[in-house]
Amino acid sequence: MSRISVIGAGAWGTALTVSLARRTEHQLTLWAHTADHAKELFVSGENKRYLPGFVLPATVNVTADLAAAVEGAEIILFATPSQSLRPVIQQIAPSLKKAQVLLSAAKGIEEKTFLRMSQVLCEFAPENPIAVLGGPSFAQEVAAAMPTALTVAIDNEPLSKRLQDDLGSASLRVYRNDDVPGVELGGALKNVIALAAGVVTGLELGHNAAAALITRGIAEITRLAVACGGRRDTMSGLSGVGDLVLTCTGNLSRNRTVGIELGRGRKLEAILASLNGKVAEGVRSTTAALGLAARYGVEMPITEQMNAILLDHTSPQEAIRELMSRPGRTE
Ligand SMILES: NC(=O)C1=CN([C@@H]2O[C@H](COP(=O)(O)OP(=O)(O)OC[C@H]3O[C@@H](n4cnc5c(N)ncnc54)[C@H](OP(=O)(O)O)[C@@H]3O)[C@@H](O)[C@H]2O)C=CC1
Ligand SMILES: O=C(CO)COP(=O)(O)O
Repeated sequence: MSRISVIGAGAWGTALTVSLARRTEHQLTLWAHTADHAKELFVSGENKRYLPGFVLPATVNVTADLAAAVEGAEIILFATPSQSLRPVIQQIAPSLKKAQVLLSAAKGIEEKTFLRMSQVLCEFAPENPIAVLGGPSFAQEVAAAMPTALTVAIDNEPLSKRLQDDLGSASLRVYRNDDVPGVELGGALKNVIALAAGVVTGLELGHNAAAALITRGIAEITRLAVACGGRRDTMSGLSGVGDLVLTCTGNLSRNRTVGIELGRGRKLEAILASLNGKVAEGVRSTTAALGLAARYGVEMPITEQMNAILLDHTSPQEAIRELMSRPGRTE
């Protein structure tokens, strides 16, 4: 049995809570960003805004009080959008106990600092164990108990085994890894490539183009992850190729959806407005990924073109022409 607090009641935090509740021995708390949302979750027993159609078990303690949510928790699972993690951990940090395990399930890179989420957590809680969760996992399918495999990464074997055991269930198989930067960057950077895969689909460029994009996408993700201390083999695992393929091809992906609409010629602002508060992490992680790439001297042509499209510096058609006319090179 573990006392687990999930911080963030978007689709992912809610799905993970529903999944964890299948292990009836856990004591679970779900923190929602606003009091209104916490009340709505409590009264209806369902997350109508972000994950409709699934029952949030009555045994889950729902709150909008951050201090109360983390008090006594053995594992604090962060499922807020990446750009919101800093104010949240900043608020929690003074009351943290050193033994509390911090587990980040967010997939993004912080704007301006170019930090990974585990690095943001470490800035405020340097003495706490910090783990990350990755792998191909649409919230709706996890909530529906459809078979899913995830990767938990932490450089501490006993804790890694504990997290593997605590998170797993009959429908959720959890693998262990000690490559924190690799797992994190796989999750964050695939969102950028998923935007680009959406653009290819929106432009109706065909299956060859999509396959080329995914393959060259993993090549550039791997270059940056390795430069940042990640391992090449992690990038061929669940949190690398696995999540990339899911997000570049799956209709449930918000990032891919945004890309499709950009490819069809819609403006970013209008597309984001129609997401109704749902996050497409790639939109804000693309520039950060490029900043990180510049810091390490890594070439990321797809990310570069995606950034130019997002900033409206180029059209989707022109970006594809740029990628196709790059100087010849070996694979
Ligand atoms: N959805 C998925 O399938 C998966 C998502 N992830 C990752 O999980 C993270 C969360 O995404 P997801 O659950 O999908 O989010 P959603 O798009 O479902 O919802 C966004 C959430 O962010 C909250 N929010 C908005 N502003 C703030 C803020 N300033 N502080 C704290 N919370 C805020 C919203 O709360 P409110 O409306 O009350 O303001 C809402 O709960 C992302 O990094 C995503 O990449 C990872 C794997 C799968
Ligand atoms: O990370 C995800 C699946 O693993 C969810 O992807 P989107 O954020 O693009 O919906």
